[in-house]
Amino acid sequence: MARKTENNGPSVSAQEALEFHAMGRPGKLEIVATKPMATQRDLSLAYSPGVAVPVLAIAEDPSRAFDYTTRGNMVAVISNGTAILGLGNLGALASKPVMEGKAVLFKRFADVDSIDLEVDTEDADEFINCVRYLGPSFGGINLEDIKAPECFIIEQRLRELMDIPVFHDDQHGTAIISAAGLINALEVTGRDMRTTRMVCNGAGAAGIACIELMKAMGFAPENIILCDTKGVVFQGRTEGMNQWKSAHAVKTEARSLAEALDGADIFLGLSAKGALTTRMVQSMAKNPIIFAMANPDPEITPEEVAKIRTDAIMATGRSDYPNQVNNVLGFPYIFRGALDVRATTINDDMKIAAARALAELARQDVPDDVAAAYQGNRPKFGPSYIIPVPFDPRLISAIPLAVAKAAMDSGVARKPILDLDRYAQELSARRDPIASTLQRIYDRVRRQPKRIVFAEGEEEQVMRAAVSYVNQRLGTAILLGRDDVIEENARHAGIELNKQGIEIINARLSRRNSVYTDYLYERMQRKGFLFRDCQRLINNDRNHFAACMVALGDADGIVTGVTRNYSTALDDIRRVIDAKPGHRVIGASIVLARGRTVIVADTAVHDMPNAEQIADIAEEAAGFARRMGYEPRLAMLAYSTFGHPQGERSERVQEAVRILDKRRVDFEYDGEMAADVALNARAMAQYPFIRLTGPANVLIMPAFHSASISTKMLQELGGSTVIGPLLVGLNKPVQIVSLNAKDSDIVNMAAIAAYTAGA
Ligand SMILES: NC(=O)C1=CN([C@@H]2O[C@H](COP(=O)(O)OP(=O)(O)OC[C@H]3O[C@@H](n4cnc5c(N)ncnc54)[C@H](OP(=O)(O)O)[C@@H]3O)[C@@H](O)[C@H]2O)C=CC1
Ligand SMILES: CC(=O)C(=O)O
Ligand SMILES: [Mg+2]
Repeated sequence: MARKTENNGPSVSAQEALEFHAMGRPGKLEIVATKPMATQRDLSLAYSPGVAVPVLAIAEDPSRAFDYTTRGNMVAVISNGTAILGLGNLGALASKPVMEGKAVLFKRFADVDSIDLEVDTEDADEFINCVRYLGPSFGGINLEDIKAPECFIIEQRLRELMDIPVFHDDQHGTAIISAAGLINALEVTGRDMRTTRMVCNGAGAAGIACIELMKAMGFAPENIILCDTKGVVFQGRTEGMNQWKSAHAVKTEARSLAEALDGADIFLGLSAKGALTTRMVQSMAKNPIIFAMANPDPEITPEEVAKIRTDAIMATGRSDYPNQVNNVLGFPYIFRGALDVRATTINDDMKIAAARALAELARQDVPDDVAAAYQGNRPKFGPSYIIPVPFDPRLISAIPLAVAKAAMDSGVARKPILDLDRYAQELSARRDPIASTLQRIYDRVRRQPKRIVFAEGEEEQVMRAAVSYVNQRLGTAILLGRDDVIEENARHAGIELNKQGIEIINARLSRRNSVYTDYLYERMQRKGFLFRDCQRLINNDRNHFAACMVALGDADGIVTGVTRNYSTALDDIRRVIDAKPGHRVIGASIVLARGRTVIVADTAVHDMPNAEQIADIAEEAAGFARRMGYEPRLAMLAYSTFGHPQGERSERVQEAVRILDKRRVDFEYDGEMAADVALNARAMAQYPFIRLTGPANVLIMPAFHSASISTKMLQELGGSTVIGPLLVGLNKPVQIVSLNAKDSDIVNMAAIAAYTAGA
C-alpha cells in the first residue's frame, strides 16, 4: 500500500505569516455596504424614516428579518480562546486570527457572511449569557476553540435557548470530516466498522464528539479506547475524569496509549503534536489507519510513519500533506445548507448526510475541470485519496445539497427548497472562479517547478517574493543583483535568503556575460547598437541580462517591473525576446468583480490598434482565456452598439469583427457593442440577433487608453481585483508587474510566468 508521503504543498515561514496578517488593513476582514449610500434619498431609505417600515414588518412577522436584513446569510464565529487549535488556552484575544480565518473561509468557500466574536470569559454561564441574546443578529452560531468539558455545557445550553443552528465546529465539524475519511479508509482496507478497533487520543471537544458519531454510525463501543494526558480512560479511573469521558470508559487492562494501540486498526489523534511515536505505530495492525489531526502540528508526521511502515493510510489536519482531514471541509457547506432552508438546528441526520456526501465525493471519478484543483496527478480513490481537498469545486454543490435535504426530511427546515436541481445549480454559481484559477496555476507549477529570474533582486519586496516562491515549492528563484547589496538589504529587512532554491547572480561577474552580449549584439547590430552598447546593457541592465538568460535557456521565465515603468521594461525585454511565431504580443488583465471574472485586452501593448490588430488581439485573448480555463465569449467593445451612434472609432471595431468572420475563428465573438450590453443579459436581450450565448467573459477594448482607464477605475472605484496586465504572445514567459507591486503580486506573476513556461 505504498503512498505518497512528501510534503508537497505550500509551507510558510513565521515572518510570511505575520506579514500576511499585517499587510494593508490589519486582519483578514472588512465590512462593505450592499446598498448605495450616496444621496439624501438613500439615507432616508436606509435609515430614518425609511428604515421604520421593515422594523414594523419584522415586529409583526419575525420571519421577514430574512427578507430585509443580513440575518439569513450571517454566521457568528464565537470563541473564548480556551483551546486554540492545539496551542491550548491562550485567551480570547489571541484566538482572533483563527476566528477571523474561519469567517473568511465561510465567505471564500460557501459565500456565507461571517463575523468573529471573541468573548473574554472562561465561565460557562457568563459565556452562555453573552451569546444567548445575540440570536436576532445571526442565522447561525459557529462555536470554535472552546475547551472541554465547558464546550459541551455551553453548546448544549445554547442549543436549548436559541432557535437557530448552534454548532461547535471542533466537535461536530471534526466528527463529520473524520467520519467521512474513516468510511473510505475502511473501504480501502476492506474492514467492517463493527469489528474494527480504534484508539482515540484526546478526550476533549473533538475526541469525544468523534467517537460519539462513530458509535452512532456502527462502531462497537467496546472496540473504541479513549486516551488523554493521563492515559487510557478505563472503567474505574478517577483521575482527570468528567462525565463525558466516563460515558466512554471501557473495561480494559491497557493503561497507556502504547498499550491501547497494540494491534489496533485505527489511531484517531485529536490531542497534541508528537503524541504518537513510531514504536506505537509499529505495534498497530496490518494496514493501520492513522489520522493525526492535531493542528498546527500532527501527533506524528507522514514522513515519520513512511520510514517504518509502507502499509499505513495516513491523514493529517494540514493542507500540505495528502488526505487533509480538517473541519474546513465541513463548516462552510454545512451552514450553507442549513441557512438556505432556514434550519432551526443542525441535527444528527444533517451531520451524517454531510459525512456520507463527503465520503461519496472522494469515490467519484474526478472530472477534468476538477482534476486541476488537485496536487499531483488526477487523484484516484485509494490510500492517498480518501477525502476531497478543500479546493475541490464540487464541494459547494454536493455538501449543502445533502445537508438541506436532510434538514427538510427531518423536519427542521423552516423554508423547504422545492426545486433541488435548481438549488444545486445556484450553489455552483457561488464558486469564486479566479481563486480556483490561481490555485490551479500554483498546483500545476508545483508539479513542474520552474527556474524564474527575479530581475530586480536587490529590492525588498522582490526578495520576499522569491522566498515565498521557493517556500511554496514552485521552483528555483534567481535573484539578479550585487551579492553584497542583496545580502545587506536582506539582513536589514530580516529576510532569510540562505536556503535551497534561491540563487543570486551578479550580471557583471557572471560567466555567461560574454555569451549574452554576443547574443544581444547579433540582434541589435543593425538597429543602431554598437557592441559596447550591448555590453553595457548586459552589465548594467537587469532586464536585458534576465531576458538573455531566458532566451538562451538558463532560466524558464522572468518577473520584473518594480523599478521601471511598464513600457520601458517591455522595450528592454523585446530587444531580446520576440513574439511567438504567428502571434501578437498583447496585455491581458483578469478582472474579478462581484463574483464574476472577465478578461480585458489589450491592456498593455497597442496604443491605437487598427482593425487588423484588434482582430489579432481578440484571437490572442481568446487563446489566453482558454488556457486560463474559460470558454471565451468575446465582446468587441466600443462606445456604440451595432452601429449606433456612428463614428470612426466604432467603424474600426466593426471592421475587426468582419476580419474575424473571414478568419473563421473557433470562439464566440460579436460587436461592436457597449460595455453594458456586453455584460448585462437584460441589455443584451434588446439585440436578439446577437451571436453571444451569454454575457461576455472577454472584453476586447478599442484602444489602450480605454483598456487601461477602465481596468484601473474598476480597481480603484469598483473594489475589483485586477491581475495583470499579463503579457501574452511572447516567445518566452515574461511578466511585468506594476511599480507599486507588493510581494504577493510579484509571486503571483512569477507563478503565472512559470505556468506559461510549461504550456
Ligand atoms: N483536524 C481538525 O479538523 C481538527 C483538529 N483539532 C485538533 O484536536 C486537538 C484537540 O482539540 P480540542 O478537542 O478542541 O481541545 P480540548 O482542549 O477540548 O481537548 C484536548 C484533549 O487532548 C488531550 N491531550 C492534550 N495533549 C495530549 C497528549 N499529549 N496526549 C494525550 N492527550 C492529550 C487533553 O487531555 P486531558 O483531558 O487530559 O487534558 C484533552 O482531552 C487540537 O490539536 C486541535 O487542533 C480540533 C478540531 C478540528
Ligand atoms: C481545525 C480546527 O478547528 C482546530 O484545529 O481547532
Ligand atoms: Mg478549532
